[in-house]
Amino acid sequence: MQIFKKLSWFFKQEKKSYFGGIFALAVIAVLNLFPPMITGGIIDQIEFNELTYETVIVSAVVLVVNALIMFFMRYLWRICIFGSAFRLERILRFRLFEHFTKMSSNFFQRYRVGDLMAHATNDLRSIQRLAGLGVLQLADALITGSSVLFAMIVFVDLKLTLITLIPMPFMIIGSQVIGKRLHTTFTAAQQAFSSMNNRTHESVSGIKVTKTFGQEQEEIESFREETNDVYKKNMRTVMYDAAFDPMIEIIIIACYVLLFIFGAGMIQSGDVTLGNLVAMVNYMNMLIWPMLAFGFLYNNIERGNVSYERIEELLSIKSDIQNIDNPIDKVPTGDIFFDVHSFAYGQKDVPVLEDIKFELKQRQTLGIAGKTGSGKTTLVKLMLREYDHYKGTIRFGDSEIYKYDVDKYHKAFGYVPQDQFLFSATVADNIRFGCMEASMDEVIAAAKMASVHEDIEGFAQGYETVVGERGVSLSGGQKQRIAIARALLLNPEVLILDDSLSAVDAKTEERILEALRVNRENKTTIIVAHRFSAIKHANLILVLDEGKVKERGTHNELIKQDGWYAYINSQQELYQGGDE
Ligand SMILES: Nc1ncnc2c1ncn2[C@@H]1O[C@H](COP(=O)(O)OP(=O)(O)OP(=O)(O)O)[C@@H](O)[C@H]1O
Repeated sequence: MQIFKKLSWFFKQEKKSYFGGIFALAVIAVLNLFPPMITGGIIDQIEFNELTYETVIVSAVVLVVNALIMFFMRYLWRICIFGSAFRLERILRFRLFEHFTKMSSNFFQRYRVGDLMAHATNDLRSIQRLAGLGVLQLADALITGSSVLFAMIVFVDLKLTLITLIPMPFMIIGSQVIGKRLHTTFTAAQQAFSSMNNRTHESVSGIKVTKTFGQEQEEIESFREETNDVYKKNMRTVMYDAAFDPMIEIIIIACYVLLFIFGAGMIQSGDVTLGNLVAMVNYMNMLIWPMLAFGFLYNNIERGNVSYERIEELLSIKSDIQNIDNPIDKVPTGDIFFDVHSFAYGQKDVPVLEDIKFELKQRQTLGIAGKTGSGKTTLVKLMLREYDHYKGTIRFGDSEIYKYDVDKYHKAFGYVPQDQFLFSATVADNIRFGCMEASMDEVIAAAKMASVHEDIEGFAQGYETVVGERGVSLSGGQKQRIAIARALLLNPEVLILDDSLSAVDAKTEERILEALRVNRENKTTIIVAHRFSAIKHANLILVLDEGKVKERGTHNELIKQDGWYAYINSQQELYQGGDE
């Protein structure tokens, strides 16, 4: 029952709706008592030859009116109680989504997409069932149960009622025992479902890789294992689930046995009439639903509890990147000073960046080169404030970066990551993603700067062509350039291209770089590149190696140093020369 306490904030919010629903249930419970009472009365009148025509008519009218009122009340409680439950699901789903959007990279590394999807579907459904069906079962079990009990005692006989209900305490004990087991098995089943969901997501997203590597059979096998695991854990839940109904049925049968044995004796001794016994049988029938509801309620409470705990755990996680008290509420601008002594992703991990120090004046371009895994993207991520736990100082303009309001800080950047993502939307909307109010002229200007305008004009519906998973397939170079156009449209203080020109040919790259030089004269640019032609004109080039600066200087200075940069550059020039 703890879960009802945890959800009390919602019940308070929806008290009118729940009161309306429970009121309707109470009216139904009371009206339900009349038919057995009336039929019991008619049977006694038949037995004693007292039945009149008028009594039959009046009884029939009362029964019909009774049924009509119950019809409207049943309609009312459904709208009220189930309506509230759906509203709870909507509120929690929205909270979850809002929470996800605030989380930092660490969070998404810890929780996989399939897992998060499982929370947003299965868990929310269990909570919704609790707030709808669960409340109905609780209210019904209590209202109908107690009103039927009241009728048994008042309209029939106290002694017979008490004897008939002797098996009841066993139902409470049984429900508790099964409920506890259900909690454990349902938790395991939900976790297995999360894991399988994740597997499905990864398998479908990576289906092209699977096919090209001929790994379909292996994928099918490992998916079979996941589904078997979910199946086994669900079956364990069903095992306990399924025990509820038979347990309650056995108890109901035990009640009937006691009713008939003792009822027959009491008729013979004249303590109750035959009509009383028939009414009692009817009331017992009416008790079946509240008793079952009680069992279902336990079941729903356990499932809702597990799911609510899982959702609460997610919602309680705080983003690693938090605003300080009274953050600087402006978009930073000016020079960048970067002085990181060390940074490691995890507390126990070895540092991936060490002693990186440089200054980048406003309007300058920084080039970052280095072998793969040398820390280039990590450096960019620190600048973007994806991680705050580095040792050292990073300043932007007149302040350290952690002092800025997170949202305002991010507005200073246009970032094109290595693995750009295009949404299932039109090309135009993909480009204006960071600035939805941008005009079509601005979108086209950005596309021209990114040298992708002509490609887009060649698509069947031009800028209105839908791209992404459900749209046309674009080449790697086209995707990169659309992503660059998206960042350029923002005209950001700092543009970061993280190996974003790798899939475009040398001439297109040159055109894009030239457009950047002309259009971003007053702004700062950071280019991470494996192909040095992209950073040749930078004011400063850092060459990273295993997280440290190995070489630094302008292109010409680095060539003169005759180190790794000069060697790779000569290889690249040789390759490009041979290419032409
Ligand atoms: N989220 C992460 N958690 C833990 N380690 C990470 C994470 N991201 C990167 N690393 C590690 O940090 C090191 C630097 O990675 P980084 O992506 O910065 O290299 P890079 O120079 O950009 O490589 P590439 O040129 O291949 O993109 C690598 O050893 C990598 O395995």
